[in-house]
Amino acid sequence: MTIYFYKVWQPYGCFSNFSPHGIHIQGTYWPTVEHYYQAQKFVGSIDAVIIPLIHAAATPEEAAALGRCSTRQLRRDWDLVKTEIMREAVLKKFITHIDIREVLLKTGDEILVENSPTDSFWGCGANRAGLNHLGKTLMSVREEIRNLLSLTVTYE
Ligand SMILES: Nc1c(N[C@@H]2O[C@H](COP(=O)(O)O)[C@@H](O)[C@H]2O)[nH]c(=O)[nH]c1=O
Repeated sequence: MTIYFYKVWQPYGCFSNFSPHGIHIQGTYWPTVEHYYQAQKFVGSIDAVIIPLIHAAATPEEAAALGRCSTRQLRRDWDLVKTEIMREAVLKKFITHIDIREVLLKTGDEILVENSPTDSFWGCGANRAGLNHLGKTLMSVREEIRNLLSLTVTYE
């Protein structure tokens, strides 16, 4: 059965990038995956001054609003790198936090879908036919963690 998730307070809310699970990446702590993802949009761009503001945002909603500001210039390679950046952050999140890693692993081989009515790239969009890249990322991370855990057991 397909598992739909979206808002943090709904079922499987820990799969949302807005969930309060911090990550350390390259020596910096980010309060949520969303903070990290939004900040990466500006690495190397003339608007990189916004990165510390996104980092310090009080909520992921605020971080997203800063990152979505249409008058700022995104890094030129953003469309090429964004899915890999997201994957790195989501993998880090589920490696760091054991409780939600268990929730992810317990979904087995179910299809995971970000049920965003407004986003047909990361989510499935209003018609549920969108690309669902966040769901695909989570399924790929689930597989990678499963493989990592089976290696650990084998060599223990
Ligand atoms: N969960 C969730 C959202 N979805 C998230 O928004 C991000 C995409 O942002 P952008 O690339 O700037 O359009 C990505 O992390 C996606 O999972 N958006 C929201 O406004 N509220 C929410 O609760």
